[in-house]
Amino acid sequence: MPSYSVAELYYPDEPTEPKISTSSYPGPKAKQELEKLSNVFDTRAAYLLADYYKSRGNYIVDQDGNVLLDVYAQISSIALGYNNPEILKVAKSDAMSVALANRPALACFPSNDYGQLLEDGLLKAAPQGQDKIWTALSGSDANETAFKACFMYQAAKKRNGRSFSTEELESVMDNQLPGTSEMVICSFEKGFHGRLFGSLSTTRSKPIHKLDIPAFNWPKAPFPDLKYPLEENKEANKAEESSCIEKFSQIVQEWQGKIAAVIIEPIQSEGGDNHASSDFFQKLREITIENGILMIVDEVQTGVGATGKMWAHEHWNLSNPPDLVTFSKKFQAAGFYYHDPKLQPDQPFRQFNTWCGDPSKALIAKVIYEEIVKHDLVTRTAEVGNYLFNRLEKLFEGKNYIQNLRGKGQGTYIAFDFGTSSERDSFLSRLRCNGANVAGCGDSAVRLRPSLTFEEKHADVLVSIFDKTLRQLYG
Ligand SMILES: O=C(O)CCC(=O)C(=O)O
Ligand SMILES: NCCCC(=O)O
Repeated sequence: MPSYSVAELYYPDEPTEPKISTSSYPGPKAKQELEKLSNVFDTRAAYLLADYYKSRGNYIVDQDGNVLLDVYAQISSIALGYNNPEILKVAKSDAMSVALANRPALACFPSNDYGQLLEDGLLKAAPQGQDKIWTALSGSDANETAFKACFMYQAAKKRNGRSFSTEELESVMDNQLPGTSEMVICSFEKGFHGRLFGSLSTTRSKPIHKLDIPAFNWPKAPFPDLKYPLEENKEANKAEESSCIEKFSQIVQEWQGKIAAVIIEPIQSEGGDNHASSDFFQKLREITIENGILMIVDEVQTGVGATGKMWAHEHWNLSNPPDLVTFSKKFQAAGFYYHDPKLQPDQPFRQFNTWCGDPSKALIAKVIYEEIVKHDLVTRTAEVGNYLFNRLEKLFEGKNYIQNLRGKGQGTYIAFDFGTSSERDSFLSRLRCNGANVAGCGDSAVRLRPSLTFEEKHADVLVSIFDKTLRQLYG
């Protein structure tokens, strides 16, 4: 690993510690502005009011001039820190001006440099075994376009070369079979795959996301509920994973060839940072292959380095790569990777919308990837993650109100639980008062999602804020 500090190289003026100068949080100016904004925009989920001009590297600055160490990074979406000089450089380039001023309808009028842009950027970053890409607009859109690719693939396989029948062409206009499909996507309990209609049907993390929205009657398989520490619970966890695999096999039998694809996150993120072993994923992959079910790995949150691999599923050593891998967040661009040409529908305009991606985002993704490679940021994240995990393990020793520290060997993708959601939420809001922006997931988990420029010195600051906050709350 290079010995220099990437954070110092990018951000010579990055703050060295948080600074909270308001007596309550959010401070008075932020509160006032949020109130104004709330007249026209729903601000009820707002934790702070940011000043993105002043934010630098791993530190986010707010409206009152408070400076917080940001370990949430826009819901895990800032790869290289705030105001990264290399991203700013491309942001000010001619290529970016042209991309922004002339946003193309990519499928109909791709630019003469889109192919090269993909080759040099997003495709260079492709997971092992994938060499094709479809670009989309968001994580939900990435997953939904992946679903459509799977449904069309399975239908084409059944048609076996025949063209659409009159009955199919007519029935589909009434949303009826056989023109529509009775095939389904199987997802996993506590999984999160987005909030659009199709993706929301596969999201199973919290009722609040789903209430009042029509949904497909698609199957849900159990995801392992592992016990920690892993070393002390090997047998129980093995039994838990076997039972989940057994139940998944039963679901496959019950649905009798109707499952077009499964979608699964390498680490269930929104749903609580729930992990499973490589063995579990390998077995799942075998069952999908045996049953002609496509496997979509949702790397929207886990992808792009945070787990100490470029793609989290590369920890599993699968002998057959997933059929599709979806991405978004840290790449700013969204879409899915694949390798089987049959996942491209048999006719144009079937997988389509006006934009089909965005060259401006592909330009940013290319820079992000180049910087990751140039500074070996994935290896660095693996090592910083180990350092942070060890420090947290020591800090939490004897503190029974914190459980299930997890994410060892998974870069900075670390999480732990409190006994209740209200204890967790008190911890998070007190952390902000103490200068760290950290978030929860699942019922009562705290998840860490720093950028890839988070280093040992940032980990030290975070651990000392955790220490201070826990003392304030628990004595
Ligand atoms: O909180 C997360 O992990 C996912 C964020 C997101 O995409 C959502 O809540 O819609
Ligand atoms: N899953 C939506 C984001 C939740 C949060 O930041 O609290």
